[in-house]
Amino acid sequence: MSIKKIAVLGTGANGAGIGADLARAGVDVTFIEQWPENVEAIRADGVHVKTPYDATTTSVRALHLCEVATLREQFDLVFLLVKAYDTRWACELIKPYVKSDGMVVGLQNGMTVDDVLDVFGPARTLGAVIEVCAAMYVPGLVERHTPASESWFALGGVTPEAHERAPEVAEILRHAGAVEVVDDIRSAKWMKLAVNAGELVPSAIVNLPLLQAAKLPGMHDFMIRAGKEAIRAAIGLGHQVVPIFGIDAIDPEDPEGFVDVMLDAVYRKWSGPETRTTVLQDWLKNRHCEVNEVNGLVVSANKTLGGTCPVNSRTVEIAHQIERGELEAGPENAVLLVGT
Ligand SMILES: NC(=O)C1=CN([C@@H]2O[C@H](COP(=O)(O)OP(=O)(O)OC[C@H]3O[C@@H](n4cnc5c(N)ncnc54)[C@H](OP(=O)(O)O)[C@@H]3O)[C@@H](O)[C@H]2O)C=CC1
Ligand SMILES: CC(C)(CO)C(=O)C(=O)O
Repeated sequence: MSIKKIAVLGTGANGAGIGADLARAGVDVTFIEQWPENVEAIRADGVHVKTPYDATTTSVRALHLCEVATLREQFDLVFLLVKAYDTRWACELIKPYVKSDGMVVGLQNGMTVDDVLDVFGPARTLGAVIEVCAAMYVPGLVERHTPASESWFALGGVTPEAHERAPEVAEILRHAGAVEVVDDIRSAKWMKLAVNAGELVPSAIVNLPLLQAAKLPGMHDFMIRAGKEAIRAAIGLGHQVVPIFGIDAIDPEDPEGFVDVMLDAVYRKWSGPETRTTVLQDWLKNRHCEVNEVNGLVVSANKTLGGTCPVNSRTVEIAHQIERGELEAGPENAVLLVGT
């Protein structure tokens, strides 16, 4: 195994939970994080991870972003778990501290594989699909609804050279969940984007845990329509409808129907009664969310393809109104969405 030193850049809900799994397995892992109180809490007390089954505390080395310039070593592998919109600058920040043959993996929603690739080149980039359900509301404390035994990842390179490195990275990531190495990571990421298009922002717009949001009149159908618009965009861009979450249930006569299967799996396996999506967590912390990198990507793909996607367009519009402070997130917004 040539991978020895690992950095997790972005140690919020998922970064801290995954990083703690690696540290507990004896991997040499360094956390790098921009939330100052989070770094301080981890330094003082370790990372606390609460799952439905247990609670652990793990000591890890944690650095503030401003301390990156003090690093004297270089990393063999970087897992990026900043929000998708922070990917590009985070890659530039860490680039001098990654070995010339080191790999960088965006364990994120959205098509961040292309941002990483722009900075590190195709040979050093792996794309990933991440399905881990977690939240961090308090610095240093991860509420991980799906522990490693219930978490799932896909990994893949976009060139044969990078793809060859995927099994080695997968071996490390398996400390945090099941990992599949897949041949067409861009298509796999578009499948995740399709399910994200339905669940993440719409449930945040109504300010409810995902399972409660889906029960509002018309909302489940709206989520499915959002996902189907994304699948059509993916196909239009030349991607394939491929299995994710370890579920191979694609009907060649009805590829868009895979959205129903994926959303059902998220409801059953990756959401608890209190699960607020990563987008709602951002809004609850007064932070910007990944709407442009998820629904916005469907909208821009449709623009390129000359089609329309009213459901995703409406989602982006309402999310922007909320982020500008013109509208408050709340269940009453369901009518604004489903009336589309
Ligand atoms: N949480 C979940 O259940 C799931 C999340 N994902 C994806 O995983 C990726 C990481 O998401 P997740 O771990 O949820 O994100 P978090 O917001 O919990 O953490 C990501 C980063 O957000 C920043 N951050 C978070 N809270 C604060 C705060 N209060 N003050 C300052 N900075 C803060 C930090 O840096 P920075 O701002 O630089 O990003 C942190 O490193 C995303 O792409 C997400 O879509 C995928 C599946 C499920
Ligand atoms: C698992 C879930 C619903 C948790 O927030 C999520 O954010 C995702 O599917 O990307």
